[in-house]
Amino acid sequence: MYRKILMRMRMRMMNATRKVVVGWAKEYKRYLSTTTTNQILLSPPLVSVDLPEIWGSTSTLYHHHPSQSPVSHLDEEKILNLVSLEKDVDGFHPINMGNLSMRGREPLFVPCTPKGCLELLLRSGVEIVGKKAVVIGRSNIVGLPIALLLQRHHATVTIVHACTKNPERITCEADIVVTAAGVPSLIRSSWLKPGAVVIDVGTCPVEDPSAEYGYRLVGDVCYEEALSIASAVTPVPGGVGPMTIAMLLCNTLDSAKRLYGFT
Ligand SMILES: NC(=O)C1=CN([C@@H]2O[C@H](COP(=O)(O)OP(=O)(O)OC[C@H]3O[C@@H](n4cnc5c(N)ncnc54)[C@H](OP(=O)(O)O)[C@@H]3O)[C@@H](O)[C@H]2O)C=CC1
Ligand SMILES: Nc1nc(=O)c2c([nH]1)NC[C@@H]1CN(c3ccc(C(=O)N[C@@H](CCC(=O)O)C(=O)O)cc3)C=[N+]21
Repeated sequence: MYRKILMRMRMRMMNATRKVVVGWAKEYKRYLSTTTTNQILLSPPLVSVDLPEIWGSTSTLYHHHPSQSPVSHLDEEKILNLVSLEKDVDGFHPINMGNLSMRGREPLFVPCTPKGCLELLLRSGVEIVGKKAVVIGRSNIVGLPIALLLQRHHATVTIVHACTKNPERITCEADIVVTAAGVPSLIRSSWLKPGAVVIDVGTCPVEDPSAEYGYRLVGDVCYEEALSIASAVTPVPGGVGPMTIAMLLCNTLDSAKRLYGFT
């Protein structure tokens, strides 16, 4: 019986993870190349389209509607509004974001990278309640939802962004630092309080002729420096990135379970 249910789930998940790729951002190819979903679920087909209108004709087929951000040449707001709320596995739909930000409301999906960061903190036994958290970056897909999530877990949250005066002084008071600025080596040891927990979301390609593809990925944090002062630091690569992919799978599974009544 259990095997039968698993088989049915798997068949449905194969449909569920078909992706409509709108545009071809360089980063997305990278994201897809690291998406284990495809390997686990027998390489579901990809459809590359340039017009959001396609959504109308395919929306009943797909149970997973990620729209790679940024959608450089298209109207991102229009696209996000077209994503069905129940299939918004990225959690970027304004209603899901709105529910994430409101007290007493529950979003259907929490954005994958922020959810992965929180999972890292919770599973590592990091106390969040009453702690000072600083989030560096305020983008819709990373900084803002991470700040909202940390606040939901009762941290006292400060958001630092490109216009913040003296960000170092603010960050060095934090028990938890989550950085998503996309600026290599922004966070030096002087930015950190001794014992702080540091989650590095930044993923920046820097030229490196000795690397296989001519570049390597680095985070926002000077890793070696941070290690000498922080109590925990996530590496790049091998930290938040793989957690994002795991959370995408998790949201997709939740979406399919909810749609087919497997609760
Ligand atoms: N590992 C993963 O799963 C993921 C990694 N990423 C990586 O995270 C990073 C951020 O991504 P994303 O949020 O999409 O990027 P955005 O460019 O949309 O946002 C960057 C944010 O950082 C702020 N910022 C930029 N420079 C500074 C600075 N010097 N000091 C303080 N704040 C600064 C910006 O401020 P302002 O708003 O004022 O401009 C902005 O809010 C990138 O490296 C990206 O590749 C992103 C998604 C997932
Ligand atoms: N709608 C939408 N959803 C996203 O989740 C989304 C997006 N748009 N736009 C771009 C960013 C970027 N992003 C990454 C996910 C995984 C890795 C990842 O797994 N990185 C590996 C590195 C892999 C390698 O070496 O190439 C690591 O950090 O270990 C990186 C980046 C998701 N994003």
